[in-house]
Amino acid sequence: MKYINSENYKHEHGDKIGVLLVNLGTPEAPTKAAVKPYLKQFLSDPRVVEIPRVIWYMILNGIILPFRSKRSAHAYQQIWTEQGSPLLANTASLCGGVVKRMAQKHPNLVVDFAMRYGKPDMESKLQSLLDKGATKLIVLPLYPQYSATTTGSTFDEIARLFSKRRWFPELRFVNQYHDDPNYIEALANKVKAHWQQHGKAEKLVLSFHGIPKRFWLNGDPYVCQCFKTARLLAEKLELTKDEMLTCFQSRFGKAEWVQPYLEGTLKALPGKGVKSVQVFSLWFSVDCLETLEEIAVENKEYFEDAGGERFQYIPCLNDDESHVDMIMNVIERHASGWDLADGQSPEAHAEANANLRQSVIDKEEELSQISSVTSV
Ligand SMILES: C=CC1=C(C)c2cc3[nH]c(cc4nc(cc5[nH]c(cc1n2)c(C)c5CCC(=O)O)C(CCC(=O)O)=C4C)c(C)c3C=C
Ligand SMILES: [Fe+2]
Ligand SMILES: [Fe+2]
Repeated sequence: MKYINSENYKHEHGDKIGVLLVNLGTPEAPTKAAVKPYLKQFLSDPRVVEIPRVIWYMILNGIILPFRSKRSAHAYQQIWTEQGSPLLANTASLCGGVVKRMAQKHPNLVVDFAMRYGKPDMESKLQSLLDKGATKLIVLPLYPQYSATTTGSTFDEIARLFSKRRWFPELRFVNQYHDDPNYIEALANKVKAHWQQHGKAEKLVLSFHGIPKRFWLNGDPYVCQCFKTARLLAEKLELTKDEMLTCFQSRFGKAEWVQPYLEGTLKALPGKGVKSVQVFSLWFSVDCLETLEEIAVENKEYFEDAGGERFQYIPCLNDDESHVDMIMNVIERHASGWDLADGQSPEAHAEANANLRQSVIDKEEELSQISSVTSV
């Protein structure tokens, strides 16, 4: 069979709005055996690595996976929690906040989350939203800045999943929210709350996940959107140019990535007389390996080893109320023109249709009686 059919298909269907929050994904355990398939799926994505497939698969399987899986597993062990991977636990908690608030405000919306790589996967969560009666779908990748490597890849997967189905829901896809005033406000609140507790450092270092420089030069808007987010935040916080820096982290492989690198910057700052920094990881919705281990452990060490005296990490927005508010607002905006308040369950819809059918039958009988009377 070519297409996935709708099982127990009924013409009467619900008209719920499904919302799928999509995040990157993470391994199921902090072990080499669990990290390897995760890295394999992630790094096999042609949106993430653009090297010709045959050459890349030889490098990936022969060199990267055996070595990187071990190294990454060790890094994951440093940050693993009782709830599992921080990325998964924090995403679940953020989604829980949205679900709770949506249930009170817009009962016609059904919200869930999925991961682009690993579990819970997008296919099963899409099916689950359809089973709940969603005929419209908002996909919200949890990346404020668009990149082909992240947002683009999420779209590819949605398109692949839809291409397998006979009937797919009406789609709205959130491309980015890097300059959304509510996002900037939430970021500013986070920094201000940190300052209230700890005071200011000499520099606020805004850190973004990097991408290969070639992707930027080939038209990926990610870097421009990062700089715009940084500028809007600096304006909101009334920071001067001397008080902040924008850097890119998490370089992977030998090619040049977008600069300045966070690592090099933190190693150089103490030599230039800067002894205290606050590093804010504003590129991602929730804390994960790349913030909790790479910034808060690894990069802290680089700074202190180079003579830095005070290193503070400002966490991601995670499940902060202002983050939930912001996500709710993005969803409401993208649901514009759709019925947010008054959707029917599949059962109510079926009953309404049955009533309608009965009234049509009644009408037909009435008409046939009239016509038999008039024809007499
Ligand atoms: C070529 C490789 C990579 C590109 C391009 C890339 C872009 C990119 N990644 C994120 C967000 C995250 N990446 C995370 C982990 C991670 N990223 C890469 C490689 C590339 N990322 C690897 C190999 C890994 C795995 C960990 C490691 O071995 O270092 C994570 C954290 C996942 C977790 O489980 O916590 C996030 C989040 C963005 C936003 C991005 C482009 C803009
Ligand atoms: Fe990393
Ligand atoms: Fe990454």
